[in-house]
Amino acid sequence: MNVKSRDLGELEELCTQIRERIIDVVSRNGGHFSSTLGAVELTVAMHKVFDVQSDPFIFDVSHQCYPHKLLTNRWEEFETIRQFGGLSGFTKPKESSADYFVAGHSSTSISLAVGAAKAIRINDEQRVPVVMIGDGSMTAGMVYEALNELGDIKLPVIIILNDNEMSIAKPIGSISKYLSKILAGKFYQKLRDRIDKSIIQKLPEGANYIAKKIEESIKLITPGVIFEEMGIDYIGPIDGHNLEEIIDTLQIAKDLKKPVIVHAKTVKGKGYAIAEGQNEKWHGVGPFDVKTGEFKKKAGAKSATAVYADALSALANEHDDVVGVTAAMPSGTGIDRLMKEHPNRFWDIAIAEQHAVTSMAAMAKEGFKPYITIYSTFLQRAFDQIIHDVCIMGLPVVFAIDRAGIVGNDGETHQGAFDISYLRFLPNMILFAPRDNQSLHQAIDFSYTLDKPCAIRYPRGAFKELGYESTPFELGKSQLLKEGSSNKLFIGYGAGVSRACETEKLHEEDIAILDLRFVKPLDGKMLSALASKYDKWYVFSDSQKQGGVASAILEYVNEAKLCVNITSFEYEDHFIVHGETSKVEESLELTAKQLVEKI
Ligand SMILES: Cc1ncc(C[n+]2csc(CCOP(=O)(O)OP(=O)(O)O)c2C)c(N)n1
Ligand SMILES: CC(=O)[C@@H](O)[C@H](O)COP(=O)(O)O
Ligand SMILES: [Mg+2]
Repeated sequence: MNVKSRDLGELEELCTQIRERIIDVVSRNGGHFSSTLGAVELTVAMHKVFDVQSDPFIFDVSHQCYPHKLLTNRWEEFETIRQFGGLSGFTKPKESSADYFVAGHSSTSISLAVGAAKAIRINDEQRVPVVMIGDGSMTAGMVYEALNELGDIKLPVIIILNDNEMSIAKPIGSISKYLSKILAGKFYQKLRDRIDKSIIQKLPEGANYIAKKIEESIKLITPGVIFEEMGIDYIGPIDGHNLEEIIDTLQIAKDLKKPVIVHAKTVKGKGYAIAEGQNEKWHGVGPFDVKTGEFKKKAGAKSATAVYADALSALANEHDDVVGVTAAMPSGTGIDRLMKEHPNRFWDIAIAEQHAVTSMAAMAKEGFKPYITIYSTFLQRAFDQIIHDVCIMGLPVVFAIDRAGIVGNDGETHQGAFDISYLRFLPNMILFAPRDNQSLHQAIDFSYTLDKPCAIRYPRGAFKELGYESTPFELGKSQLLKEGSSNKLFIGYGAGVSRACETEKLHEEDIAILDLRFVKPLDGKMLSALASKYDKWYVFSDSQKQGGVASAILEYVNEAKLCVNITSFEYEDHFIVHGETSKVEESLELTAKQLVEKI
């Protein structure tokens, strides 16, 4: 779509059409809704001022990239967004050359821009990286690592700070307070009004920049100080829904040929009144009725997240030393409930997984029992902190790993595939998993008794109830759910147990089923005993095959010199695409019916 040749009126009309398209499609497919609606004018202005064919367009997290997709030859295909086989909900270079990088995890954008800017300088090109980053994403450490270098090397990079005063939930911490509180000051507002009216209107060229220079004399009360002190020019705040103002400002910023932050104030959900403002439930949505705003999906079985929150709440009520954090996912992890019940012991610490782990390590050292509740995919970011600050110290921290396994429509950046592989080889770490709601409660109770680090994983959505009574957890002990008359043994781990049970039901033979429970330490005694009865073992777990559950069993079988044949039904060595979970699992040949055929 040619944005560059359109005039302001046409571009404003285009913004309306983009919003209509997003509202229509997301109301049917679901998706990241309010972030993307709030970024329409900013995105159109980016496309007007910069050249998407050559300038790296870098979207942080990229959940706000829908307008960009619509502007880059994906208007019709947008119909398929987040569906299996359709467009990704995030930027993806394999999908379009207009998408500079894969994104999904936050706060990587400025580092990407710094790298791109260095390459551009070495190659002596005129291209300019342009970043869009939200206020929530400005809370992660990576951003400041990147700004630190950028302010020093001063290469041209334009950073659009899309400030809607929201992360997924309420933004946490001093940075967000800093960005918004100072602006609210009456003196500042008055001064800005005066600058806007009396100066900007009279000075046609570079007006905003000149206004900004005047603002330097009142630097101490503008939110630009922090960036300016880091060596990065700051322009703003501007109205992130006023297309003319954004285009003018971006043009000025671009002409400066320096690193510049353009601070734009936007409204999350802009253009769909029901979602507008600080309204967390419209961040990521399922299908909804456009007229009423009512969500179409009726509440189903209780999610594992909700069961975890029940269990942790009971534990925290009983024990005063139980504390915990979420890293900017309070409702997604169920920690919002704990934050209400125990505001002095549970915190949202913003998008800061590394800080979450290290700060909780210190709390463990101080005698508390921390529960760090983070999605499998986001915990990847704190890998070194898990090793360096928790495992080497052998501290009794509990990692509650939500969204383990396939997460569905978010796709490859968000799949919870790797946690077993990246935690299993760490000395001191204990790994176990519940298979259903009852065992999740028991797992949480058991975790409290451990004096070492441990990690518990559970899936997105609800467990399937299996009809087997769960026995309390004991360190390194599995639970044999049934014996079988064939030579086969199904070994399940976590939600993999229900897949094993479903497969067994469909299979014509009577097959033994073991709930492994602990992938570390393994129940060697049980495995050795079962090897004498069953010699064909099948492993079911929603995890990466490399370094995963079957891999752990193989290591034991080899050491114990057991004579069994092992087949793993874990994920193969590739990244897993997006789409409805059942369709993705079918594509991986992991449905019970497909597994019976394979066996
Ligand atoms: C490392 C990491 N942690 C957590 C998340 C989950 N997450 C996705 S978007 C988001 C909020 C981002 O807020 P902001 O940047 O202000 O964007 P907005 O949605 O407000 O436009 C969070 C916490 C993530 N994507 N990456
Ligand atoms: C963009 C992002 O990282 C989050 O919004 C994520 O999509 C949330 O996932 P859940 O819907 O599983 O909470
Ligand atoms: Mg925000």
